[in-house]
Amino acid sequence: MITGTGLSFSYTDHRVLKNINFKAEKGEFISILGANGSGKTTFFRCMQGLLVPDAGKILLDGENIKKMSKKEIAQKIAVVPQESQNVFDYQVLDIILMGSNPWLSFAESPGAIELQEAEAIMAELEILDLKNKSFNKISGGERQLVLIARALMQKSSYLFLDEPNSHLDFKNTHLSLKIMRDLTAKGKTLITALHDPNLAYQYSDRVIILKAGKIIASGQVEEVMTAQNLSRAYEIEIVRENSGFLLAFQQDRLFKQKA
Ligand SMILES: Nc1ncnc2c1ncn2[C@@H]1O[C@H](COP(=O)(O)OP(=O)(O)OP(=O)(O)O)[C@@H](O)[C@H]1O
Repeated sequence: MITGTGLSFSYTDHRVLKNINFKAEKGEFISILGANGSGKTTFFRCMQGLLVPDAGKILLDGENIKKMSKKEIAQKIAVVPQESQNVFDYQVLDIILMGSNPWLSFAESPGAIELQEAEAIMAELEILDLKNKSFNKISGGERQLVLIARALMQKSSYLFLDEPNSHLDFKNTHLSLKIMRDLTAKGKTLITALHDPNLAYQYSDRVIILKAGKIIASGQVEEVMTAQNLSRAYEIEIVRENSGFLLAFQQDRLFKQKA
């Protein structure tokens, strides 16, 4: 279990997270929703031990994250960041193999077993053809799939994915979220920031809605994902149709087209 209790965080004088309480149990799929700038990435960085909150405590499997080494954290938490460009021109395969680093001793390199695992993950994500390409010379969506592959390679119990589908097409969005969903059945805990409420609705067990650094709703998908909560979070009228959530003006347009 990973918990954050009473978390607050400020960038200099800008208070971004305000008294956040969070808990994720083994095998849960939790989505964090919120408007741009509401604090999702900052919250993720705190939970991964990359930013130190001004107040509050984070426990990772009962241990205070502040007292854990980077390697210990990386054995438990894998991250798919929002954006990634590498200064060095690594091959895709090398990037994916980096996921095994937390499990290797100093100066040890990934071997045949890791190579086999990396290839199996690439096959599952249908990116085997990218294996020998330069990470900096593939598309944004392909890069995102490679980072998902690296996170899977890390074999951690917790996966934090910050808008993992922001560059992905329709098929790859669902392919990767289905793989994530299947991982929860194997006991992994998934925490994603998503911009599409309909994806959160479809794939998550629980949803947390952030607004200006505060949790305004948290709980099971059905109870939290209401048109009212989403309208409040995004400050625009959202309606629920049979097919999912829509902006109210979209509903007008669809209606006119049908008439
Ligand atoms: N390094 C930084 N220094 C100062 N302020 C920052 C920094 N990073 C983010 N912020 C500010 O903190 C607030 C929260 O940003 P954050 O990236 O956590 O939001 P978010 O919900 O992930 O947004 P988005 O959906 O646009 O990715 C924003 O007002 C942002 O401008």
